[in-house]
Amino acid sequence: MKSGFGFAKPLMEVLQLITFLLLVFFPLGKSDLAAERTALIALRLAVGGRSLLWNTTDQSPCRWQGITCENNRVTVLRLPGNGLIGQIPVGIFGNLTQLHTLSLRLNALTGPLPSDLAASTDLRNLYLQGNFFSGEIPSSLFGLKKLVRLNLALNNFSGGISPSFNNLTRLATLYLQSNKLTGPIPELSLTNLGQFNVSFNQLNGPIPSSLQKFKADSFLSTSLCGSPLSPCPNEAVPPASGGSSSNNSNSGGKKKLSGGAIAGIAIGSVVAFLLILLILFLLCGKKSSRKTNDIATMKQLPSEVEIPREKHIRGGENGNSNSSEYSGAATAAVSAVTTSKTAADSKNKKLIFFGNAARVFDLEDLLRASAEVLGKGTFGTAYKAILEVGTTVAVKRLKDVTISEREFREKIEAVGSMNHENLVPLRAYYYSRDEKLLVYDFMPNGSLSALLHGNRGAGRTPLNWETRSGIALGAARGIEYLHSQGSTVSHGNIKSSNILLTKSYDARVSDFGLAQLVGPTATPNRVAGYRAPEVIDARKVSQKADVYSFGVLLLELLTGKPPTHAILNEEGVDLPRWVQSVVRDEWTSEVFDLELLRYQTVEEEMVQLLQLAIDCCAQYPDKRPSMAEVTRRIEDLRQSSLGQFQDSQADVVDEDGSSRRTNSIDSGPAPSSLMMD
Ligand SMILES: Nc1ncnc2c1ncn2[C@@H]1O[C@H](COP(=O)(O)OP(=O)(O)OP(=O)(O)O)[C@@H](O)[C@H]1O
Repeated sequence: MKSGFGFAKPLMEVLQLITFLLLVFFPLGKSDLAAERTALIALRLAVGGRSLLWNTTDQSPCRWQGITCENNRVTVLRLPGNGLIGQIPVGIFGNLTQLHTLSLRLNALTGPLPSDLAASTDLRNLYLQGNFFSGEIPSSLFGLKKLVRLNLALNNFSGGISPSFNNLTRLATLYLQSNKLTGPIPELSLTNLGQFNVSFNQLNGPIPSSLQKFKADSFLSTSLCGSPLSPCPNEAVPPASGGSSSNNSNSGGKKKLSGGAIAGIAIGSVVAFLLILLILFLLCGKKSSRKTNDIATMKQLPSEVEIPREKHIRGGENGNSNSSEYSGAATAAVSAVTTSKTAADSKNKKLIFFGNAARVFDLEDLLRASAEVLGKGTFGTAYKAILEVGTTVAVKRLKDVTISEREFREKIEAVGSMNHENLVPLRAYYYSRDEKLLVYDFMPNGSLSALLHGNRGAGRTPLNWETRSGIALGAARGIEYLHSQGSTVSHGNIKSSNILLTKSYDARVSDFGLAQLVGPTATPNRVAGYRAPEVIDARKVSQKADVYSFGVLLLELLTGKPPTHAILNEEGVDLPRWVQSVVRDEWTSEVFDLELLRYQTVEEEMVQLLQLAIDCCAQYPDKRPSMAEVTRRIEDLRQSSLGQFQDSQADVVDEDGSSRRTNSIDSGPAPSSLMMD
């Protein structure tokens, strides 16, 4: 046993001695697998692990948790978040020579990496992030020529980044963020490198040209300079007086501004300010003249949706304290869409309510309500309207309704009769020649799309597994209900912006039944990423096409990525194809949204949901499950994750000192997969 690894504690020495004896005596004359078994037992002895419950009476380690074998050799060892503590002694990995995937991430492993890791020359995926490994990144690592994914983030590695990384010619992922690395980054000419991060280190100097293709996120909180960060001092405008030697790239750039440049900026700012004043002045003049027109129009047209611009100016004259939240632009838009009607058209027309919906307002109330544009969709524009009685509703103003009044009423009655807790209830509608309004319950937490993809920055509450799987289940139940209304009934436009959320984040499916009301110009499923491959005419959809779209939505929930996006520089790869390629390449764990990282204990369920999503996205419709089966599978996996979720919540609360693990892993692989790895 080498003595150079600084074991301080006597306990460690005892464990090492046992390890040594095991390794020396047991493997003699045994098969390779037996030697590997002994090495694994030595690993468990050395670094323990509260959840490493291997049944060692079973002679084949291939059946132990976290281990996969091929041709009777251990090829995958995955023990993420298993509570492994301490230093891995030399003598273990020297026996695991066939490993191609090693994941020990999110444990409490300390000390340097064991030098005999170099013996695992088949290693392709090495995930060690979220431990306390220290010392320099060992040179033995650079002999692992087959490495594709290397994640050493969130450790205590120190020293410089070696140019020997260039030996790892297949490297596609290199994550070194949140360590104690110092010095400059060498030029790395790794042609396959698509994921790279060195943020939160003490690195300085210019960013090598080969790495300038990565975004600034890859170099956060360092003293590096040059593209994509601010220019290095010697790249800046020649200084008017004395150069700066600051290695803070931001301040370096500023100090070098010449007097002329400063004068130019000052003059430019004054001119811009005057221009803005002029524009504001002109706009105000225009606005007040338009306001007069609006009031006149409204007097003539009592059924118009009132424009609350005046309320801004006069401070909520109808007593609606919320009116100030509405922007002039939004209200102007309301005005614009409602001034085309005639009084005669809307007179004597009423809001038609469905079922037992409380009739606490009528058309007049609705048209008087403060309104805010929520967004424009395929079928028209949606508004949030706050009625004087205090009720808030969502109003959809349909465009392109080409069918006859009778047909419209028949179809909308069918939509209104749909009644399920996971559908956004249609409360009422209004039909006139020029105006068709649908009144829905307002969903205060907006759409799943906004929740997943909007504002990912600071201050966002991470979306946990419980919430995501709950949304998946709610949405599945809503769609299953629609499908249960008849074999020809489908939604036709399942996507994350049509899954709306209640105050308690329960999912409600919206926009069902609208495709039959509008003309061909309003083609649903505009977002191609959700459209099943067999759907050529977006208006001719089927239940199995809904299942496909729902599969994409599940992938969106699991990956946090929008359905079509640029991945690894391949523009426009859609989500199912990307996930499938990741799975094929044996790095399944990387598909999961980083926010799900903290829920280690539900890894199994996450993989099950991923499998379900992949099944839903099968190319051939008859290979896809029915929505009833989809619902059942989500119910089952949520059932099994319920207890584990409570445990993991406790972990997160207790984490305190190690909270960096749950919050700041930039984009390293998420929980490992039991399915494909
Ligand atoms: N009942 C509602 N409560 C809260 N927000 C809503 C409601 N209905 C729609 N919205 C929001 O209004 C916006 C526009 O919705 P709309 O359904 O008109 O279009 P879309 O869903 O974006 O696209 P598409 O029409 O293709 O489905 C969306 O951001 C949606 O989240």
